[in-house]
Amino acid sequence: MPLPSLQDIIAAIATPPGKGAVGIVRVSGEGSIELVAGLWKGKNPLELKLNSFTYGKILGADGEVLDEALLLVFRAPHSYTGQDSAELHTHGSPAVLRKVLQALVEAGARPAGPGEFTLRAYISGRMDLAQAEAVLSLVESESDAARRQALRGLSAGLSNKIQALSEGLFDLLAHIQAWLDYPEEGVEPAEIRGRLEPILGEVRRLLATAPAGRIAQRGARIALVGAPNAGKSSLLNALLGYDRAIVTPIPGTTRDYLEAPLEIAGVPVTAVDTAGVRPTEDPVEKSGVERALQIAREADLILYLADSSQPQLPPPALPWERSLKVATKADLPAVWDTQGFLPVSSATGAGLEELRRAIHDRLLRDAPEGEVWITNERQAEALARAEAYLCEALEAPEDLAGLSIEGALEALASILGKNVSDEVIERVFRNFCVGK
Ligand SMILES: Nc1nc2c(c(=O)[nH]1)N(C=O)[C@@H](CNc1ccc(C(=O)N[C@@H](CCC(=O)O)C(=O)O)cc1)CN2
Ligand SMILES: Nc1nc2c(ncn2[C@@H]2O[C@H](COP(=O)(O)OP(=O)(O)OP(=O)(O)O)[C@@H](O)[C@H]2O)c(=O)[nH]1
Ligand SMILES: [Mg+2]
Repeated sequence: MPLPSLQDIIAAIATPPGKGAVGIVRVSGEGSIELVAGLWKGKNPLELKLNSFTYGKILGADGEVLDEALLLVFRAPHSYTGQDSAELHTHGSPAVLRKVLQALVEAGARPAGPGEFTLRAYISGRMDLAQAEAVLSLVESESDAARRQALRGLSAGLSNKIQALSEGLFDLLAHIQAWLDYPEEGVEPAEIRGRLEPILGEVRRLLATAPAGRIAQRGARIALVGAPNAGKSSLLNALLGYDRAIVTPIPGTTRDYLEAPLEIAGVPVTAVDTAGVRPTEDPVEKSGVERALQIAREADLILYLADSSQPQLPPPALPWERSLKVATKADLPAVWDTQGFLPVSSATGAGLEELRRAIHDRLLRDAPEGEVWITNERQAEALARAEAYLCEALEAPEDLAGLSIEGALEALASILGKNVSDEVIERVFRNFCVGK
């Protein structure tokens, strides 16, 4: 399917469904201001000072007043889409918004598709594809970490980085070409490797931020695992700040798993409290234990809890590289060496802040705070492709390295939306909401 036409005037409700203090209907396209002028009673929109609000009334086709509203007018190219655009700020009632959209459509606008305003901004060259994706990430950001990264992407943080890497590769290509054409004058072949390696290193560092980017955007699953009575449910409650899970002194209290959403140091997290792991013949408890181990295997991070006030049985087999070890009940005297464990007391709250920090640092381990991260699957795939090409270039004989470098350049360019198929573009914008 071809991308939608830029010629039509598109219209959409830009505010979320439901009631609100104010609702916004936006229109964009050549002739959109004239179209709105036909429905506007007040100062002539065509004579308005740019980017200023005016108060007036919106009229339906038969002259009926639909609402009192504010009108905001943008002139091409100084608008979000780069085209003539207008916004009607109405009372935030679904009935008003529907009626205003209907009046605009009756006057000649077409209902916009998902993300079509941002698509226009992309096509008109006001932003590249990575920035458009950052708009989507920003709208969807539910945590502070995600918000910060999306904003960085929107202001071309990632785009500039990709651009810099590409320039390094273009430069290298030119040198290789010079060497092929004038072997006595061009760079030494040995220099190619020396120049490729740092670029490959940069690509790898950026690629390594992808898991953190995904976690900042989508959140992480953290499993609380340990022997019965280790204090898993108590720790869940302490992290939440309210009593979500049942706590008793009887080992085996939690029989099934229990999920609770929370935010840890700016990262959205689903914490999963599980049944205590121990050898058992009880069929109900056995299922609970199996489930606990399954949840641990699938989690982004495991908190392995061990009661520091009680002698411990050997721990179960867990993916320790994805685990943090926690020594619970730190308010009681320890009866074993808790070195390598984070001491925490759910009873007093001691160690909780350190635990939150440790969870945050572990989840975002490969993503330095002040830098850009990869925040979606499409970007990660393209970067992985660039990495593979660069490895290939390092292995190839000098006269063939250029081909692999070109492959890497193409992969990098696709992150910015250069030379990508309409299908790729469509897939990106399909995830947007209507009105964005
Ligand atoms: N009401 C409203 N709020 C909004 C938006 C919007 O479109 N409407 N935005 C988006 O959905 C975001 C703001 N982004 C925007 C980006 C550029 C322009 C714009 O008109 N730029 C022109 C003029 C700039 C200027 O006057 O300095 C330009 O860049 O040329 C508008 C909004 C968030 N809040
Ligand atoms: N002194 C002290 N007691 C604690 C602490 N945390 C938990 N306990 C006690 O330890 C017992 C077990 O706590 P739970 O949180 O139910 O332990 P659990 O790991 O969820 O146990 P199961 O659900 O049976 O696997 C309860 O009596 C808690 O009050 C702590 O930090 N200090
Ligand atoms: Mg429990």
